[in-house]
Amino acid sequence: MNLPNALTYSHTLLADCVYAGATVVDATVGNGHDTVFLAQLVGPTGHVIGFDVQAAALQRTQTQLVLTGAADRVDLHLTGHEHVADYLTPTTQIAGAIFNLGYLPGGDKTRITRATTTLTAVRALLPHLTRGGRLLLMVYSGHPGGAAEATAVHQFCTTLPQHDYQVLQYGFINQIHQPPYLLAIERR
Ligand SMILES: C[S@@+](CC[C@H](N)C(=O)[O-])C[C@H]1O[C@@H](n2cnc3c(N)ncnc32)[C@H](O)[C@@H]1O
Repeated sequence: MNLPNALTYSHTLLADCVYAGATVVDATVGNGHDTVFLAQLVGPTGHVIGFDVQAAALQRTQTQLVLTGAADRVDLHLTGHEHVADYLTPTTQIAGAIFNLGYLPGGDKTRITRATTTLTAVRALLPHLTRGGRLLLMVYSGHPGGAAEATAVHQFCTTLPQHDYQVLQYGFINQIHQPPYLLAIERR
């Protein structure tokens, strides 16, 4: 069997830590692939909180959620993930969160995620992770603006205290294009 690519591996890592009834965050809903996957993991008693700045993305995702019978446990917000703290209470426990950085495939390539807002959201979410909970970042560096964001996110992750978090980097390193790679932050 071939090694899984970073996106496939992100779902494996989420499936390991997200349990039925959990609360999770999809910070970049896009076309909804991660949202639908998370909604299936948390089941009918769980809660998925999703963010995107593009209404068309949320509409497409809502359609997928209805088709898969999982819309009841998902709240989609048309706002930036940098506002995630407004949607959590001090006691909210999050088992998993995913950021799929970059631009919406098939959409407006100028509506990209950016280091400042991405890191605002990551900082807001980390204290809410359960022990063993994971915050995953799919990092793309090949598009304009991508390298700067990748550098900032990587730098931030290297400064996280080892006592509280462990951080994994996963991705192929011998491909001719710049494939996305995964940064996985786990609360200890
Ligand atoms: C790579 S796509 C996400 C793909 C998605 N996970 C999927 O399964 O299709 C990145 C998304 O981030 C969104 N985005 C950009 N800036 C954002 C922000 N500040 N907050 C939330 N979403 C943002 C874009 O609109 C785009 O839909």
